Amino acid sequence: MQFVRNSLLKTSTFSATLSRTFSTAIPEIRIYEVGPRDGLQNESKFVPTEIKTELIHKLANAGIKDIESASFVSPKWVKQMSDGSDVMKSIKRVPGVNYPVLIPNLKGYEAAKACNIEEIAIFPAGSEGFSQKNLNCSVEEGLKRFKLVADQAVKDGFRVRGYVSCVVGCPYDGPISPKTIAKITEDLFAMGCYEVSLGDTIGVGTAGSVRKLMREVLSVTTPDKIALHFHDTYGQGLSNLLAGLEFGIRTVDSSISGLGGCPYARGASGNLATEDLVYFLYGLGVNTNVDLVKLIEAGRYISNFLAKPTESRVNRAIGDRIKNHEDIVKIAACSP
Ligand SMILES: CC(C)(COP(=O)([O-])OP(=O)([O-])OC[C@H]1O[C@@H](n2cnc3c(N)ncnc32)[C@H](O)[C@@H]1OP(=O)([O-])[O-])[C@@H](O)C(=O)NCCC(=O)NCCSC(=O)C[C@@](C)(O)CC(=O)[O-]
Repeated sequence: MQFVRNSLLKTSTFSATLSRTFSTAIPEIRIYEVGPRDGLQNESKFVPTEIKTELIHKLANAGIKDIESASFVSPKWVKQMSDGSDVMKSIKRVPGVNYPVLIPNLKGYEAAKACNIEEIAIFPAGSEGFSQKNLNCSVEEGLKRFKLVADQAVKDGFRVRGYVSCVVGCPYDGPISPKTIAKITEDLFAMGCYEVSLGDTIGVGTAGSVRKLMREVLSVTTPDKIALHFHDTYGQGLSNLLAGLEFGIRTVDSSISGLGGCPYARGASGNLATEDLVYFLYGLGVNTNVDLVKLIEAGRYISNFLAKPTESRVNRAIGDRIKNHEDIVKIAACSP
């Protein structure tokens, strides 16, 4: 990787800016994969447990270290995720890989606890409209419920991650104030979350709105505790991410093949595709330790099963042409 870093640092003003921002060495970025959960929850055709499990295995085999694998929400609300227990019990765990699950309430928490979990994620909304549609309660009531879950999980020794959804805009309430999001972020840290992921659930954010959000949120916490979760509805995922990286954010959520969307967020499309993210990071000389060829294969596996084209531009562009990971890295970095 050193030759990639060197050539980038010499030739690119863009990288020079990032290098200044990162001050010393270009750091690693933590990729938090949400495909098996956020990606699949929106699929209308039920995906069998063994396909979900195999996808998780392929992602781990590609080098992804954080894979959100299931949710324990009400099956009356999201039937696709109703086999969360079976998924968690079927995974052949790879040492060093984290398999968090999404939890809406104590009932879901108790079910997840029986499945050898280490980390849970709770997910209050940043807007009243979305909270009502997604959780059937107000933002305040949602925070109270999630506090009960977080208190118990912390007591039981699990890591707790927080999400805030609709951090830029809500499909029901319109634009959301960054101050509101900063306040909910603070609430989540007060509950014991080790990290808060800011979700642009309907993908309306731009580099400009992300900068405003970062300024506000980073007045209540530090960049190492924030993750960014962009849906790519308006094609702004990577530029939004770059805006976040400039503020020192080092954890990024993405979804294999660009799958995703929330059944309760009108107009939400898939997340930033993991293949596109990894290619982008290699282009910046940022080490991800992810094998892009294996990742592309994982994306094709799930797209083929769903019988739909991949949403990842990189997956589409590279396809079967290139079999060697280092060759893709060279293309990303424009090196001979
Ligand atoms: C929160 C509730 C449960 C409230 O839903 P409710 O209907 O108000 O809850 P309830 O307590 O009245 O329960 C209704 C029924 O569901 C059962 N139930 C209740 N809870 C559970 C559970 N955990 N596991 C299994 N069953 C459960 C409960 O037992 C009952 O069954 P019945 O008595 O009628 O037979 C519901 O609204 C819900 O499940 N919402 C989740 C919706 C969801 O999964 N959305 C997608 C994830 S969020 C997202 O994608 C955004 C994010 C995080 O990715 C960030 C971003 O993209 O920006």
